[in-house]
Amino acid sequence: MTENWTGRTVELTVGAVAHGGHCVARVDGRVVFVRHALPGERVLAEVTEDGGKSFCRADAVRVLAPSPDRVEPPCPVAGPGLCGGCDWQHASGAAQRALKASVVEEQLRRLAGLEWPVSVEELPGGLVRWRTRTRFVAGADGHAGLRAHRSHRVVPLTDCPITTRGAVEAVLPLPWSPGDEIETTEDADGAVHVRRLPEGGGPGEQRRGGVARERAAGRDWRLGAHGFWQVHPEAAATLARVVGEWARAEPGTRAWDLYAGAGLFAAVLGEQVGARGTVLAVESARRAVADGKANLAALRQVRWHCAPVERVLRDRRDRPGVVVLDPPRKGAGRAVVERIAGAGPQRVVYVACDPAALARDVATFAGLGYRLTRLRAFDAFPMTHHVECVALFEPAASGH
Ligand SMILES: C[S@@+](CC[C@H](N)C(=O)[O-])C[C@H]1O[C@@H](n2cnc3c(N)ncnc32)[C@H](O)[C@@H]1O
Repeated sequence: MTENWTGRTVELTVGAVAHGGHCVARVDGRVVFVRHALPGERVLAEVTEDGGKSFCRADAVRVLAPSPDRVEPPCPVAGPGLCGGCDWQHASGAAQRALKASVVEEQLRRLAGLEWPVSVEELPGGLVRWRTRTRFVAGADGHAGLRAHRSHRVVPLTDCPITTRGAVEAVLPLPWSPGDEIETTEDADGAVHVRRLPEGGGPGEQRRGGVARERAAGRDWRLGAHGFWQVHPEAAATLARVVGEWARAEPGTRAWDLYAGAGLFAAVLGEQVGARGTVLAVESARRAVADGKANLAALRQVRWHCAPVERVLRDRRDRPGVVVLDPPRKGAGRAVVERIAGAGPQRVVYVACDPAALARDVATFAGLGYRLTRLRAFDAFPMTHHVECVALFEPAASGH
């Protein structure tokens, strides 16, 4: 039996960053995933979880030899045992992007066997006050707060520097009930929408919900304030631009937009295929489909299917020229990738918020004759380890 290390303080040298944002270190033959540290640093770390022989988790509690990339975190509740949301705010912006790039590269190498140099591009707007959609939670005393890392404990909110000021100000003074989940959205017009979800889910209560207005892909959108939309104000327009450039759906052809949300990419594809083409937009959330139908009513070539992608693709025999997909964090998975490759598109544009899921799907596409031909990565989530990628796949035989 190995000794349980929980609560023990160890001195270690921090190694490379891993998927999930932790840095990897080795102590006495055991792997330790360290938070609040940067590669190359010498730190004292407190073990927060002993996962048995295979690994431990630890928080750096004292930095003995800091990295030149280390900066003072702007958040009043950053640090071990506190809010777990912004795990990289102790790194400069350039260092955060370099760390994200190395994670994407490592996942592609490990899971898809690809050596692919990645650079992560900055979006306009800086490192703070960018987040337009945030979920807070009320503590036992009724104050709004944020959840501590891997815990139900609530860290009381004094500020959340990544969230828009309007959303923080809307949440701070309200008297909440303990356990309330509070969702905020600040839209492109600066209107702040707040929704309270009773503990344990339920239908929720609109405090000041309603319609959010956004602008992307050359149009104005009216959306349910708490449905899916990119949380960085520049992300939707940036992703729509890259998707459009790479999709290049030809007039009069057929395209698929899978995991379509309210139809951000269906709008782009609809413009490209024109009135004589067809875009199949597949989305399982009813509210998103209703928003999509309303926003894209003038694009009659966009046909909506409100159902899981897996189910819709099982019965399809059509052959789209272009497929765009933007799955949730777990990726598309083998069955969906097989259906897409089996439909024989000339181009597949894949928008991904998880590099490991993307890399697994890259490997599946490769086995089915579709190779990765382009990849861009964006820092759509500054201060956190998250990164948004757009990948282009083309048939291996297409000679690129
Ligand atoms: C990352 S969002 C992308 C939305 C949209 N492309 C956009 O950029 O606004 C993923 C979407 O997939 C939907 N979704 C999740 N699982 C699904 C499934 N199995 N079938 C269809 N849609 C699904 C979610 O409701 C969500 O709207």
